[in-house]
Amino acid sequence: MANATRTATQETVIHVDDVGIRFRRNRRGRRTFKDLFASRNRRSRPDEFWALRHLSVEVRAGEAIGVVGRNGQGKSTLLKLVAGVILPDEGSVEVSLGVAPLIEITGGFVEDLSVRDNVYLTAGLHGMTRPMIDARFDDIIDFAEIGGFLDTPYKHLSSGMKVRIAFAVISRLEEPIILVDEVLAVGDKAFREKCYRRIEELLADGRTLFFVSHNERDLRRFCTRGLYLDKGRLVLDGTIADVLARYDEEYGPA
Ligand SMILES: Nc1ncnc2c1ncn2[C@@H]1O[C@H](COP(=O)(O)OP(=O)(O)OP(=O)(O)O)[C@@H](O)[C@H]1O
Repeated sequence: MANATRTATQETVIHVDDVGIRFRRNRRGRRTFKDLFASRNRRSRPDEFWALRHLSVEVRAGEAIGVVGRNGQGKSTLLKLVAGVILPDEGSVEVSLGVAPLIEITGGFVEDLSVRDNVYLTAGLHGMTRPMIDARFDDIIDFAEIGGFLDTPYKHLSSGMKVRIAFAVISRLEEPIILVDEVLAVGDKAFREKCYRRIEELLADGRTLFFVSHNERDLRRFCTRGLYLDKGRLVLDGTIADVLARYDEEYGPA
């Protein structure tokens, strides 16, 4: 309740306005020369589809939002739009504060660089100075528990190790908005619990969270608000309890 009172007075930090994003099913489905001269409607190719359409959401600072839906319904795509990794084909996305995204296992890390160089690169790209990173470096590595692999190329880490270091860095950034996709599921149980405690600390610190998960318990643990996506549409924007109830009703428990 205290959280709801707090967020009600906070400024809006993410505006998603009537957004649509279109993908191609077939990468090789190129346009033909004839298509270029076809009418505008004809130009919508048969192998294209809307991964998201007519989606509008406003998010206030400090909200913790769980994104729910079956596989392939646009959850990760929504996070990528907020992260600015992809741009919408229709509508607009405005994000007024910095974003720390953990939306792919690699966390945006560079495969051929060492773990150490990746930590400096990623934190640097998010505005941290070298002395700031130096001060947090040991903490980041301790959290990830991969001290023996500092000079190993990132590509040689196991999937779980990649997620450990990516989360350790992303969660140490000072960006006010945090995006966490299902990647944490790759980590082992003990590490996941450690990550979840860190997420709770970040929320207590007033950060804004977008959390994609298929785990109902995790969604209830962090999120107050839910977005239910189905067939690329926002079917319900409500409390996490209402969203999960609707999802359960339609497709069984998350
Ligand atoms: N870069 C891309 N090019 C083509 N199609 C894409 C691209 N990214 C996503 N898609 C498609 O868009 C749809 C939505 O994908 P998205 O990853 O957002 O789903 P999701 O709800 O996160 O699914 P999951 O629960 O399986 O992670 C899917 O049909 C997917 O195949």
